[in-house]
Amino acid sequence: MTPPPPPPHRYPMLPMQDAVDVVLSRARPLPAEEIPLSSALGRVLATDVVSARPHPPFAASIMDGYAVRASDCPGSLRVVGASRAGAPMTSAIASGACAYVTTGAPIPPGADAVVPHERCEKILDDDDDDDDARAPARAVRVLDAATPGLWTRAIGSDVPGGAVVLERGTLIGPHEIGVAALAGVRRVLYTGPHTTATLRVHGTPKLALASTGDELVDVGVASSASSSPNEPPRLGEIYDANRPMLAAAAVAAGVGVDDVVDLGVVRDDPAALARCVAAALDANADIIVTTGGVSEGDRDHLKEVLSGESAACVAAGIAGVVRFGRVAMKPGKPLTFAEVRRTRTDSDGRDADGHVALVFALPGNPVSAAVTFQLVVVPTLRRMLGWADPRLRRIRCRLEADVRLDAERPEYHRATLRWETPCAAPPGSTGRQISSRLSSMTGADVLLELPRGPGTARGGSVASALVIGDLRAAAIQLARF
Ligand SMILES: Nc1nc2c(c(=O)[nH]1)N[C@H]1C(S)=C(S)[C@@H](COP(=O)(O)OP(=O)(O)OC[C@H]3O[C@@H](n4cnc5c(N)ncnc54)[C@H](O)[C@@H]3O)O[C@H]1N2
Ligand code: MOO
Repeated sequence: MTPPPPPPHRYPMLPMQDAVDVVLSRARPLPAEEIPLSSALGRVLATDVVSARPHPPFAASIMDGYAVRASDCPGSLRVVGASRAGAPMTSAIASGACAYVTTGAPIPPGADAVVPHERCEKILDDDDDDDDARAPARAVRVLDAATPGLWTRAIGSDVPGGAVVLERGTLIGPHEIGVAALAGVRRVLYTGPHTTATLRVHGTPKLALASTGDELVDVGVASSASSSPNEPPRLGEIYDANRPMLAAAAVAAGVGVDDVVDLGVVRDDPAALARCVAAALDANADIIVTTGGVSEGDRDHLKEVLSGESAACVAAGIAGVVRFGRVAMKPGKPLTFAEVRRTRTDSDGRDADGHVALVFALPGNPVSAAVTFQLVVVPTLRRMLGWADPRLRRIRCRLEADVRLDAERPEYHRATLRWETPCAAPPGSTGRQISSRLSSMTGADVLLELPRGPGTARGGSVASALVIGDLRAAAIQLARF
């Protein structure tokens, strides 16, 4: 006789794609703010940046040499002045004359071309000394014919005036900062007073972080049981890896260092957990990330606290709704997503501030916490930061060796990218994939998206993978050729 099927679980297992859709549907880009260029790295433009003026703003020389009238060349010309970068010559060049010019300097009026000094012969008087070959002469013989525009950059040839040089939604890196600076950034398209050298970008989220678990010891801090930070941990105690790891992951994803609110280690107690959520709301956190306490044990209280079902919620003044409580994924099955708010009311009985925080209650196993953070928290942060496409980037790669599939859940297998040709690069898999082995995350460039089993994904077959590492540091260097 086959045993009866287990009763349906309160939280059905959501496919991962649906879980990402749910969290993204609850997150909004944060309101725009104006910041100086110097702090724009990693932020996302809320408005287009329009060049305040053409670049170059004047016809400029591309070479050190002589500004000439093209119709005079070849021929002998009097040098009547000099136009240098930062010290332009404003008087006109007549026929038969030319001006010494340096790279980047404005072309004087009347001139329409530049001849590099290497293509000119100096005409020296008896009393001229010519120690410095680069110094201007009083007269030169231009050896070649010239055409108008030769060795010059026309006004606006790099950037026309009024052109959009950076589009809203652009992630700002060092080169975008350079482009914005060159454009003067004064004419940023927004309705408000113009401010020099500022950019209009989306705000950055505030993220509150807690590790939950009676067994946890804050690294460098005494556990509640131990008397001194210098004492060795007692039996059953575990160093808290998740909080330092996820604080760094949040900063790597674009949260400001000062916008990570450390809620510490919280005990497996509904009242303590509810107070922790209340503290995060009072700190105005947009996102609350916890780890641990979301599975099936008798000390796993987070789901009841986040759904507002625990009596402790009334005392702490919080209410919440759990949007999903399990996801069909390995590792990370108990991943829980909720929205919480304060239940304080004003004198009219309305919600005091209406602030709602998104809560990601990640599983406690460090790998499960790390993988779920990448898969759902990172896209949420990107959406709040204003990314045009907040989802993780997906690539195709070829499996180096057979991988056994999990019979129950699609698996996110941590892997290192390497180039296909023989090279001394690390192997594809980061090794044993159990969710407590955090070393399987170190050096991982991608999460291979392996389907649910049965069976095996064959070595040599193509698999999709989500990028979680910095590919600039990946072992995908081609041999020099
Ligand atoms: N009967 C069932 N038991 C479990 C199930 C299930 O479906 N039925 N799911 C398993 C899965 S999958 C996972 S993942 C874990 C997740 O459990 P929790 O989220 O409740 O996490 P904890 O029990 O609190 O901790 C799990 C593990 O990780 C260690 N841990 C926790 N926090 C940290 C930290 N900050 N730093 C380092 N290590 C940490 C903790 O000591 C445990 O070893 O549940 C399974 N159980
Ligand atoms: O899903 Mo749990 O994260 O297997 O270890």
